Amino acid sequence: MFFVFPSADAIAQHLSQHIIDTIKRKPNAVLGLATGSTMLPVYQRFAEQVQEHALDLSQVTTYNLDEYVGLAPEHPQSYNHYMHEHLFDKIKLDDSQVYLPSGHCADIDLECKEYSAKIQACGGLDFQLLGIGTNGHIGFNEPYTAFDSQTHVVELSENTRIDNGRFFDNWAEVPTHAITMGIQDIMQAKEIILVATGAHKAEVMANLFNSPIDEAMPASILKQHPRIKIFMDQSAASLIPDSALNTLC
Ligand SMILES: N[C@@H]1[C@@H](O)[C@H](O)[C@@H](COP(=O)(O)O)O[C@@H]1O
Repeated sequence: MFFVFPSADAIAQHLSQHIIDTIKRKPNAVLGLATGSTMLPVYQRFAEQVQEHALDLSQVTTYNLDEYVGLAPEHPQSYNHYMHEHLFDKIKLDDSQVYLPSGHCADIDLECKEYSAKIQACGGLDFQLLGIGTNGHIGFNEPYTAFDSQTHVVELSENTRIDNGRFFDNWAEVPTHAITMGIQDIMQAKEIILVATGAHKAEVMANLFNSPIDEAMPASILKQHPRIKIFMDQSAASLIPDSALNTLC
């Protein structure tokens, strides 16, 4: 379940190839996508490979995990903006193929209900890409989120606001709430890969490794998934015993 790679670039290379193989096997694949700085090298490599191989993405659909509440899609720190800048525009995915939950709509409760329903209506996620917060959150499912949750609005923890605040000009601008796929939505994906890179993720990865399945550590539920892989670079894996680490390259 736990895999260590020589570098973040090696993870990006492997993961990008894995996503390409998934699409070649199933051209109408439904992909669950994540944001955060961890994903930047992954999306960069994937976009390069799509271009190199002229991969046909016309039947692919994507669903993002989460979005800040209160930020318009064109706000430079919205996840909608991030996805267009770092992936969708580069690989020319049409707006009709990509879904993000909206944190900027008239009826957010309805948006929550419809987002989970839409994922199920299209047959569920074939693959879900995940990062992890330093408190163990996945998507924006903060500690003590119910494991059977579907898309919902969350109040962000102070820890998460501090972690993500680096992208905003000042503290007052850091959103207090977000809309996120629930843990049940994530767990229903047919395959999941979680990625963690950098020394600042070493502690949470050791906590995840040692944690029982417990809502205090949201990512711990992934240990129950039949097809979960956790990819780390050497820094993120540094507090996990070598004997528990597998390699793929
Ligand atoms: N909601 C996102 C998560 O989906 C992401 O996994 C996490 C880690 O981000 P980073 O990759 O920048 O460490 O950040 C945000 O909180």
